Amino acid sequence: MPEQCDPRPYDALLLLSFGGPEGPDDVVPFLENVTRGRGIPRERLKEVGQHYFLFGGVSPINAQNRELLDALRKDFADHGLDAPVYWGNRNWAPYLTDTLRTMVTDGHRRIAVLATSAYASYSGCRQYRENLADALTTLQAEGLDVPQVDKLRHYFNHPGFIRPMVDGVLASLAGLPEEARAGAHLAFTTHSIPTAAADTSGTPEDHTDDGTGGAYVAQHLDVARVVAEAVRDETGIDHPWQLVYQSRSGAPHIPWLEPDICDHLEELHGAGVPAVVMAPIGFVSDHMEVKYDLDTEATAKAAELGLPVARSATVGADPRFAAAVRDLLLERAAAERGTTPERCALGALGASHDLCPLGCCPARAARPAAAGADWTGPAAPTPA
Ligand SMILES: CC1=C(CCC(=O)O)c2cc3nc(cc4[nH]c(cc5[nH]c(cc1n2)c(C)c5CCC(=O)O)c(CCC(=O)O)c4C)C(CCC(=O)O)=C3C
Ligand SMILES: [Fe+2]
Repeated sequence: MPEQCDPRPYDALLLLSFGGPEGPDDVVPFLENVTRGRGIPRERLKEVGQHYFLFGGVSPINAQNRELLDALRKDFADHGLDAPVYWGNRNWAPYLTDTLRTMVTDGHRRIAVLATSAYASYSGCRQYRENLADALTTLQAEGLDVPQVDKLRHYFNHPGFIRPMVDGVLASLAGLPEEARAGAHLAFTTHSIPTAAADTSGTPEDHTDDGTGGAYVAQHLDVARVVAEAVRDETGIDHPWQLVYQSRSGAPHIPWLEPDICDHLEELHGAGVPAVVMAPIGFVSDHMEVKYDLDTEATAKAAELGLPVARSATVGADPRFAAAVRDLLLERAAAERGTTPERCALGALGASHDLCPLGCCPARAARPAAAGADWTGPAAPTPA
């Protein structure tokens, strides 16, 4: 087997995602799963439930993950990479614990995990690690031989994640009215999170204490800049850009990252900007946060203002993203075998760490989290 296609020590890949409802009856129990113990106001939950009901109670996220699974399996098969790909979710079927149980009974002992979340933050990283810890603990209690699970590094700056987004922005620009195109602004969007969570995102060295947003904001700013520069190189036009936020939740008195995309559109319109491309760089697929918060709410806001907007595509099941996942798996496998792999990363930040160090993206209330330096539960990583 050629060196670049050797997945050892890994024997399988787990695609770990958020999950979403697949019909009207799923919506409320899904929202209960997502928000258990999180202090989300009832009003907000009712409102978000309506977003799902507007789409027949079906989140697009599961179909998108099935497509990504197909793309990964095809990419692995085409490249002679012998590692089966499984799929499990945090908040809806197929549930992570059930998938991991299947993986164990299928004989897998060393599992690489790809989360459908590209950036550092409690919500995008440690929360997934906490769910892995819970699942491993459950399987151990069932008397199963618990596998070692390793989470693949953050891929926000991997070219296979960035290049499809550059193409998406170029396509959106091309679709704007011609007279508005040259003056269009790029609004890069991501999920708002509490400023306190943003400031403590990433490793302790990344943390900030002044609301500037830690690794979460720094990583998004770096991606936004790389995408904007690539678009400029392609079009010859230096479109002004800004990182803005969407999908704010939580209680109103708790500060979250701002400005919101809708306020931003209003401000740009007031300043005479002729058009805006909304580029959801914070997300891996066109799931509900994209379909509702951008395609429905922000697009209606823009129509009300008379501001032409276009929303650019997320990576979804793009074959370049599937190839990036293969690259991340092989890179980590090589590192685990003790060699020094080449690590693809665009921008100024470099490749992210393999193993989350102590104090990375802390939770408000500490809970066990697997696949990191602080995991001491079943099948904890052997210290290097
Ligand atoms: C950073 C981040 C990502 C990106 C990283 C990643 O992808 O993981 C993300 C993704 C997603 N968020 C999603 C859905 C929801 N998120 C919620 C609530 C929250 N998200 C938060 C953050 C994030 N969320 C936070 C800080 C909360 C507050 C509650 C808490 O502290 O946990 C709520 C509760 C209702 C509400 O308040 O909005 C829902 C329904 C879906 C599925 C969409 C679909 O169904 O297609 C996806 C992919
Ligand atoms: Fe969310």
